[in-house]
Amino acid sequence: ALHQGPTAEVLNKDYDFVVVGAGAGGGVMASRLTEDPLTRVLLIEAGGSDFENLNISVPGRSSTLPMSAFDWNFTTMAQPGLNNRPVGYPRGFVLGGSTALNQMVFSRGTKDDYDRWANVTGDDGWSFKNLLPFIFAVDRMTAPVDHHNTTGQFNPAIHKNGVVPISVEGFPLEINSRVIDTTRELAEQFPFNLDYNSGNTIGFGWTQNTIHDGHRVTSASSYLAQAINRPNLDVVVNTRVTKVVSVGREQGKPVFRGVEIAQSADGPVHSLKAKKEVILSAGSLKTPHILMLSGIGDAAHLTALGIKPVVNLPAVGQNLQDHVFLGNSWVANSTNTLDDLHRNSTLAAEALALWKINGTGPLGLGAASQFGWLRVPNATGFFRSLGVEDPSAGETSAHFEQIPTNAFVSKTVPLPAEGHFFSIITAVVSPTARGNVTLNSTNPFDAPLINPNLLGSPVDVAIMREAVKAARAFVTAPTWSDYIVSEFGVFANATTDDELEVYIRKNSDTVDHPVGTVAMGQGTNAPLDSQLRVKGTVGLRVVDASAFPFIPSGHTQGPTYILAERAAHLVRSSL
Ligand SMILES: Cc1cc2nc3c(=O)[nH]c(=O)nc-3n(C[C@H](O)[C@H](O)[C@H](O)COP(=O)(O)OP(=O)(O)OC[C@H]3O[C@@H](n4cnc5c(N)ncnc54)[C@H](O)[C@@H]3O)c2cc1C
Repeated sequence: ALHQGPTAEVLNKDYDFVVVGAGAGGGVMASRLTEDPLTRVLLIEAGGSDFENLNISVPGRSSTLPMSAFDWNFTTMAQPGLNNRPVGYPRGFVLGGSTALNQMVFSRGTKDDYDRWANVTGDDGWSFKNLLPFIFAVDRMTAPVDHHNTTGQFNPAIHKNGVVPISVEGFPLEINSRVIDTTRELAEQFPFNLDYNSGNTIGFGWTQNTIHDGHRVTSASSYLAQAINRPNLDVVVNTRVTKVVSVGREQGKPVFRGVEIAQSADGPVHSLKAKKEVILSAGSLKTPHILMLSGIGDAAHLTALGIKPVVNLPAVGQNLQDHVFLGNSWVANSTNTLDDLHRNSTLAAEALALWKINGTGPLGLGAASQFGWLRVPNATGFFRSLGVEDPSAGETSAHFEQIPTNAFVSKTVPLPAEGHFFSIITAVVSPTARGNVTLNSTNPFDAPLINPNLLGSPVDVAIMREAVKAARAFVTAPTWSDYIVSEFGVFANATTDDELEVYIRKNSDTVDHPVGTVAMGQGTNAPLDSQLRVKGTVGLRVVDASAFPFIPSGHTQGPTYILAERAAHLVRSSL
């Protein structure tokens, strides 16, 4: 049942598992663990339960969500790689977590991404081949809302009957055929890829989105919805876990089967226990925050803040990895772009009215209809010349991503008052920079210090430069000759490598994919073992994007769902 706060019923019940956070990881755990009617689960979510709010459900309104009541409203520290600019760092604060806030792109990650996880953890269960049952358990391909013929837009053979309905975009855009033409006209540089969810992302193809019948799909509307009425699941919202607490010792280790919860900094604090495990799924920023507040982290850092270290795990909060975002725009010879939808309230109201009838029209669209994933040419030599080994996981993993969009896109320059635009978002997806999350204070209601270290390495700037050059090459295909008018704004003046670096540092931002802050692996650099248990503790596991040892070269909600599917299997097998 759903509880709007910590009711007497919840405080007095016995639970086998307490799951902290109802995002991608927590939604899967609560749902899969309660499939066994004898397993009692409490899921605690800091945000509210309004996951069917119009701004969440309408894919085309996703830009209203960052810095809204559904967002934790974090800001990063000044980013040296971005000329010391801090950037907004949205994270979902509602049932569904960041799956309720994200841009809905669904990508699984590549064979090499997962095989690298298997390698660094020494656990073959994380290899792509062995994860396949869990990969297939996540998504289910459904018809796009306009029911167009999708032949040639994905490979039906590699999508099974998973929990999360996905679809290709259901509203045709003028640029779509030109993008596909480009894969023929410049096939060598921009090959067509029928289905980037095959384990090999390289090439251009049609995006698959967590959109069903024109509505956003979240972990709340998929995994949780199928479990919420089970008598063995309670979900408490508007309630934060402020720390995990040790309730005794086993095998010489502290047993973290307790949590403290509160609804405000000065409100009452309640304690709860799990009979079997506490599972942290609070996401890459809050999971390390909770651990450190609980005395689990770098002993010196904790002591400096007056927190008594219980388990010295110096890597908690370290290894933060993220993808870097840059919007590059051209003036388009068209009046049929999506720009006016963001300028003209009458058009927006008409589009909303259309969406409300049956989810169709431009507001049923996610971020992009097509995209591509590419490797830097001659990667080995390119990276050696920069003094590093190729940072990608292997040949199936890209160094950068390109997202063609038929509108103006920038996180630093506002939408111009007039004009029509074509953009290619370029993103560094195999970054070398590493950041961290540290404590700002001992108050659990204060945000931690967040440093994703975006473009914190010259290698990542070099990858972004290659991505921008490739974007320029993309529009030289003959199909664009009557469509592209000119490069827009400062982009047009960035031609030499030095000018490009200035342009990149001034305009880059985050793709909102922080991961890796409580990574699994071997040795002292990894706080989790390969079964996602916090080392040096009993009864405490982490199941969210914090656990990734390396960031996948695709978007991160798919890999979080996949990781959680295997985690649920590991937990159930251990009972
Ligand atoms: C703006 C944006 C766009 C994105 N675009 C995409 C995209 O297009 N495709 C893609 O694949 N990925 C995208 N992502 C990333 C993706 O959504 C995340 O990687 C994924 O949701 C991570 O899952 P998680 O379980 O680790 O954390 P989350 O989904 O963030 O869930 C964590 C949950 O824990 C709760 N919580 C935190 N602290 C506490 C506490 N102390 N007590 C109780 N509850 C707590 C939070 O409120 C939240 O509900 C985007 C993310 C954002 C923010």
